Amino acid sequence: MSEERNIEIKTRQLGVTFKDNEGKDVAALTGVNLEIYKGEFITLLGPSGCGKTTLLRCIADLQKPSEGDVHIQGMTPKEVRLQKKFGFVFQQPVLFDWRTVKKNVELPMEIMGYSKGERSDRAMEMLEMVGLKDFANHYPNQLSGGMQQRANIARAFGLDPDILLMDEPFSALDEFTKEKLHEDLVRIWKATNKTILFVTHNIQEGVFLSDRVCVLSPHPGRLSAIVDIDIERPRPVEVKESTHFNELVTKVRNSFEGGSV
Ligand SMILES: Nc1ncnc2c1ncn2[C@@H]1O[C@H](COP(=O)(O)OP(=O)(O)OP(=O)(O)O)[C@@H](O)[C@H]1O
Repeated sequence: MSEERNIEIKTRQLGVTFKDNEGKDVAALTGVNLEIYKGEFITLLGPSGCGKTTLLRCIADLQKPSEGDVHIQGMTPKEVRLQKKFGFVFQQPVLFDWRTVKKNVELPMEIMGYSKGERSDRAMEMLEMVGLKDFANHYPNQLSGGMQQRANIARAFGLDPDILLMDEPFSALDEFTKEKLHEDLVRIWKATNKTILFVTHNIQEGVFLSDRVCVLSPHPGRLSAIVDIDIERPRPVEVKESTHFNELVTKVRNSFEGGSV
């Protein structure tokens, strides 16, 4: 399957070492070789401290690798970042309280010098996509947590990035809201053809959303398996009750023990 597909992101022998409080080296990530395809929905999954965020940060040019390198569309992460090809969604929506939802979505476009009309049209288009059109003139504190995260997603899509980096975006939300957002995210991903790199420690979430799940194991953080999620799309929520879904969940869970790619 992989041969004919375009590789968008490639890490080679990627490693990151931090210093602990006593000045000793701590390997957060070691020897990560990963190829991510264009238009793929890929999840980094693993227990706390296995290096998921560190790997995401290396790709996003927010963390310099100690070893190895990252190539994205044949460029360095820095070049890609400067070309605004990344969109970010973090666990906590970073919305400014004093700006309306629409003005929050417009912000990156404002910084990039889009004209007033252009950014207004684009913001409304993005808000419609995430189901928040009627809340454009509300302020963030008038929205639920799920709606705030929708606004965050709308903002991340504003500059039409090629790659969306999502670090535990739904982990603070209740199960019902999360389920709805999963559905919407997959719909938006399909409609926009972005590459999504999604971080979570929730196995079901990773299996439900992804084309492939990358399992990271801790101490030191390493890629211990890549599991293909061969469940056809669209995936109704009931798929979570199927035998195959649960087999994949078990397969991912068992991958934490060891094995190498
Ligand atoms: N700036 C830093 N300085 C020192 N150690 C760090 C730093 N950032 C991360 N680490 C360590 O690197 C390891 C990997 O951290 P990372 O945040 O990437 O893990 P994670 O899998 O994303 O965890 P979580 O699910 O808890 O967010 C951890 O042991 C962490 O303590």
